[in-house]
Amino acid sequence: MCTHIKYKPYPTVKLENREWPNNTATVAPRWVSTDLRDGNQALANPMGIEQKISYFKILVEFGFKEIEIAYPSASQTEFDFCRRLIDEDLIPDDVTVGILTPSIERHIKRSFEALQGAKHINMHLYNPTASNQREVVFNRSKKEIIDLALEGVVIIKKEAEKFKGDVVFEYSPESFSQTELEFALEVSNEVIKAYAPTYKKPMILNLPNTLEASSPNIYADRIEWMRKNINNIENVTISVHPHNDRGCAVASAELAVLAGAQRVEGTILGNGERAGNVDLITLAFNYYSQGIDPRLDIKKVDDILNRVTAISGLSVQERHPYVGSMIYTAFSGTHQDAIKKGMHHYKQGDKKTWNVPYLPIDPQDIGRDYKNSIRINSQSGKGGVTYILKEVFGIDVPNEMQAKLTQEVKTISQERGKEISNEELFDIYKNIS
Ligand SMILES: CC(=O)SCCNC(=O)CCNC(=O)[C@H](O)C(C)(C)COP(=O)(O)OP(=O)(O)OC[C@H]1O[C@@H](n2cnc3c(N)ncnc32)[C@H](O)[C@@H]1OP(=O)(O)O
Ligand SMILES: CC(C)C(=O)C(=O)O
Repeated sequence: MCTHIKYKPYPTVKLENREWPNNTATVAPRWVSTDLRDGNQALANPMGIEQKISYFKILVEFGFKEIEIAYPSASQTEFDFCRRLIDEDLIPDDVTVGILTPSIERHIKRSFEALQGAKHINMHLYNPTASNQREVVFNRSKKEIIDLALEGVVIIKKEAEKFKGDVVFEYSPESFSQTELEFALEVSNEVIKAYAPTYKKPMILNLPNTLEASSPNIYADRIEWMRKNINNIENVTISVHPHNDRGCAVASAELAVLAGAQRVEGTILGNGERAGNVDLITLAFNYYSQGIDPRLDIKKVDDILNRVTAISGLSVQERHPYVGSMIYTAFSGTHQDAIKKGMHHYKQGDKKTWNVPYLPIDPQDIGRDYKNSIRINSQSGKGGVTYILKEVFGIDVPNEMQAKLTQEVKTISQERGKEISNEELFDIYKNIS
């Protein structure tokens, strides 16, 4: 049964003088949390107002400066939540709150109403542009799809003039990932022409990987191609909104940044529709582990995640990069031996550069200790066994005893089919010494 033949390969991009593979990241992009919109719309039981307020406070504490708070025209809860944040003065002056709106007049007006009184807002207009959306969902021609976007721009410009606070305009050709590049460019350039961004009034062009269907290198090609072809680029910030349908959202985001994206929209732990949005925790740590300021208070990450998961009901998978409970733990002997030697070397040195094998970052950076970096079972060797006895109990196991002790530990663990706790290890050592 050849069911794969109903799928078509993703088109590649003819990109002359491709630049992004030669670029290197030196700063982290601007982060935008869409937890309260994308993340919320993916929960079976969307958050209520009190939960959203707590979540918003956590995002602020973690260091987000741009937070998409709602789709306020979609429900009374979303609208009332916006009002609570503003009426109760819960938005710090250096935080911009954003909303998402379709290109429908009543929705745009309602969205402005939801944000009246806020100091800095981001009005995010979207309309789908891919052929399956144009032809099947909207039944409109390309010209009519452009007109739909432009109708939204005109209304937003008018409403923005009356608005008391700062308004940043963001446009997403939604389903950009399935849109022919030439058409995505045409829509985007029409929107840019209509909004006419300037140095003082810049705009954001967000190019979402709405349904991730290509490998990250192709997404990067598409971003670089758009960056090189859009008009008035000096006054347009390129943003990306990667989804994770192929499990590559983090890679897509990083390569898109190399290709010129300055801003990344995503969620904590990648919550979002289907396989989720890009996980901003992993992304931030990826920059951090390259010596780049992650622009989020990552020292607090465990506390932040405890509070976030209590609200969303999601959990942190134990192998989640950087923050899972098993990330700084090795069971296998040769890894343990290398960690033991690497830790010794690190402690003896100036401690300025982290270079311990198998540990992606120093666990202490996020408040974890070294005790769990080695755990003992039948896969462990003498390096791990002697490390625990030394670190936890201060015991230097004599060389001549190490092989026998390790063999005993392996046998017991094998027979029980279980890990050996530190206390059990101590008892085994006592029994044979
Ligand atoms: C990729 C993303 O995450 S985009 C964000 C998606 N988020 C949401 O949809 C959450 C909030 N949405 C809602 O509460 C509702 O869908 C509403 C209030 C926006 C609209 O509700 P309804 O009027 O009941 O329509 P419905 O939900 O079926 O949406 C489809 C209609 O919206 C239109 N539409 C969809 N997107 C847009 C858009 N960006 N601009 C203009 N019209 C749009 C469709 O063409 C369709 O119109 P039709 O009824 O004339 O065929
Ligand atoms: C509205 C856009 C940015 C979106 O959420 C998506 O394309 O996934």
